[in-house]
Amino acid sequence: MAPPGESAVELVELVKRYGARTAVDGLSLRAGRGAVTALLGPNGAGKTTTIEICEGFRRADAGTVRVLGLDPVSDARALKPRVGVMPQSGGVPGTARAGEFLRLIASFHSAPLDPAALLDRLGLSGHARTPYRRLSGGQQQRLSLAVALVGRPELVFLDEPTTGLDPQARHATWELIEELRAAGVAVVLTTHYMEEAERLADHVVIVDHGKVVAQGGPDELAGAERQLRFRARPGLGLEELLAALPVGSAAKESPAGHYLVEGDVRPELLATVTAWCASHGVMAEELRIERRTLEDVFLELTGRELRA
Ligand SMILES: Nc1ncnc2c1ncn2[C@@H]1O[C@H](COP(=O)(O)OP(=O)(O)OP(=O)(O)O)[C@@H](O)[C@H]1O
Repeated sequence: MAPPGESAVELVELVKRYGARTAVDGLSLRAGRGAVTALLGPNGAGKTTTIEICEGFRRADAGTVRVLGLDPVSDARALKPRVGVMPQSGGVPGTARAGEFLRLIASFHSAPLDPAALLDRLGLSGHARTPYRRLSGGQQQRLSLAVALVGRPELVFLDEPTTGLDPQARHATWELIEELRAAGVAVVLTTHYMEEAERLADHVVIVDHGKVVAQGGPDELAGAERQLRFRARPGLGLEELLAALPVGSAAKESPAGHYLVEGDVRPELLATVTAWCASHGVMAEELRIERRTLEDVFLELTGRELRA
């Protein structure tokens, strides 16, 4: 499904190689204004490379890139004041004091946000005089986010904005991102937190091996399928349970004592499972019917093996 809104970013058949390695392999996507687009993918899938091409930090080997209708390399000067960038790490000199640096970046923009208010919003007021390298990892992340936002950009690229943040800072970041969307800003972010994508994203793009393997709204990707889960003593005879269920159902125990039944989850199936449990003296605890999550879909599409 196409993402909502007018395009802020359009990539068509993007290719990027590092020597013999193809990091981005014919990737096409669109990110809308006033929408949050989340790029998901295993380590090394090509997300950062794609974002860095959009930011004009790298050149694509093939394909087309339009950012706010412009070319990120040849139109870099025109784009700079309109686009906010939060890199995966760094972006701020180690000796720069948080408050001074944010005021300096604000001074490059015609109608910036108030740097002091932004620092306060991100819980950094008490660290305004602290050099960047002395900030904790999470505080450095928050300052990078402030730097990306202080110029009131039309489009922001946030590479793993909440990695390593404590729950308070993560929630504060989510609220800021939601406000940006409401103000019509296009937000393109990467994340490894599926619940973050589920909560924030209007459009999710799952990337693997440099290609888009699925895209759509989070609910749309998760689909309408339901699954039934319960806990009980380990080692139940699942073949026997399966025989009682409609053809096409699946049942598995993973990990021990945690049961999952998939298939056409209707009232009849629920009744069959509970009747089977009753006839076997099994107390099905925490029995619940759930939709598949984005994490289920992600693992199905990209597999469970670790990435190099
Ligand atoms: N400067 C570089 N030189 C050579 N190879 C690179 C370079 N940058 C990235 N790569 C390789 O390109 C591939 C894609 O990397 P990229 O950083 O875009 O992935 P990613 O999806 O952002 O991963 P992660 O989730 O770990 O941040 C990886 O195999 C990586 O090793």
